[in-house]
Amino acid sequence: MYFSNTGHTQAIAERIAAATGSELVGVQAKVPYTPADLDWEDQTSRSYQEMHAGKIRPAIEPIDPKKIASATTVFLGFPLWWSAAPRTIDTLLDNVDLTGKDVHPFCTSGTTPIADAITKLRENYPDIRWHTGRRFATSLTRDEIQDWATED
Ligand SMILES: Cc1cc2nc3c(=O)[nH]c(=O)nc-3n(C[C@H](O)[C@H](O)[C@H](O)COP(=O)(O)O)c2cc1C
Repeated sequence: MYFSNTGHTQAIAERIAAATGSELVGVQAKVPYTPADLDWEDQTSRSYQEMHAGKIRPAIEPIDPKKIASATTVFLGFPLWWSAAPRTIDTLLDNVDLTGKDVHPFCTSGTTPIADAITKLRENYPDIRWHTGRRFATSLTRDEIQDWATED
């Protein structure tokens, strides 16, 4: 499962799905993010406002619960926004029950590592069996994916 606006995380998610034989499920915001929404230098932009306010949960398109119910392992991908998972991921985790499932978080980012984002996800969603996450470069190979997907 992945959230992606400019295609980086989607490209990695597609490779993870192919390497692990997983179904690909995209998380779509009900109101898509425009380039202006994604301007991190503009403190009035939608992304800035969402990430710097309190408990904001942007609406997402519904996800068929049947797609998730039978899964025991979920690879959950997102871009880092201000070192964190975007709020759409919180909306997803509030609406789709991943309790007891093995969830492998992954991200893409300019430079920031994933650690702080995972710390927050673990704090906010303690019933999920979080595995070691990973930040991926877009040059990722199939062997690297398979090593990560099976290592813990
Ligand atoms: C609003 C916003 C905030 C971002 N914040 C960070 C950040 O804190 N650290 C970082 O390394 N990259 C940051 N980036 C870069 C994205 O994480 C990076 O471009 C990512 O690969 C985008 O993924 P996508 O193409 O799947 O949407 C930010 C990008 C946006 C749009």
